[in-house]
Amino acid sequence: MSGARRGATVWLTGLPSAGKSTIAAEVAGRLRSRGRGAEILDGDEIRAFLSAGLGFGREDRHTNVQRIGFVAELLASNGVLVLVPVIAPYADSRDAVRERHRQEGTPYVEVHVATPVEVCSQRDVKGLYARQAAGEISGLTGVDDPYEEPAAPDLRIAAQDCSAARAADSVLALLTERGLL
Ligand SMILES: Nc1ncnc2c1ncn2[C@@H]1O[C@H](COP(=O)(O)OS(=O)(=O)O)[C@@H](OP(=O)(O)O)[C@H]1O
Ligand SMILES: Nc1ncnc2c1ncn2[C@@H]1O[C@H](COP(=O)(O)OP(=O)(O)O)[C@@H](O)[C@H]1O
Repeated sequence: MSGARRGATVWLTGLPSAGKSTIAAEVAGRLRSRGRGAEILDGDEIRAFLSAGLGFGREDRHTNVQRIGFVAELLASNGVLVLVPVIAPYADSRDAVRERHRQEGTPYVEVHVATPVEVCSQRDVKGLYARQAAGEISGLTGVDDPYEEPAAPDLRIAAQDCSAARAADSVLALLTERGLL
């Protein structure tokens, strides 16, 4: 093990029910069991506190993502490995977060959890796809609201074809390769 540990932000972007939170929890659990702390900035928790009152329109989603990016960079620049399972549907929002990290010299890794919408809507962990189909909600990412797929993520996981454990393996392998663990 080397001296001072480098922090990093690992942003897991993807559709609702893609597997972002599950993979983040799996990665964090493995890191903790190795004695390497990790923090998860959970989207729902952030929306209950830091981003309370924000909705799901383009501007509010952008604001939400910038706030999370700000906190993640702050933690990562102080040695924390930060996992961010947040949809972040707009490329320019994600690019702004990456740029903030670049300016500060803080490592940033973008992981696209690329589960197709057909699989996500079958999983429907929170019942949102069913509610959208029933006309109870609108503006659901990937259905009747945009999701701009990352053109060049650091890692793309086809999370419909593998277990969460295998998906976590690929994240950990990338972090090791980048010298972040
Ligand atoms: N209209 C609509 N579109 C997308 N998601 C919705 C919506 N309404 C509520 N939710 C739930 O809120 C979670 C998304 O919050 P995020 O902060 O990750 O989204 S964003 O980055 O600001 O777009 C998201 O969590 P995950 O399912 O874990 O991705 C949803 O459960
Ligand atoms: N390879 C995989 N990676 C992550 N989750 C998976 C995978 N395969 C199946 N799942 C399941 O898919 C669901 C994903 O839910 P969740 O992680 O809450 O999604 P999100 O945070 O993207 O909304 C969970 O029930 C999880 O067990």
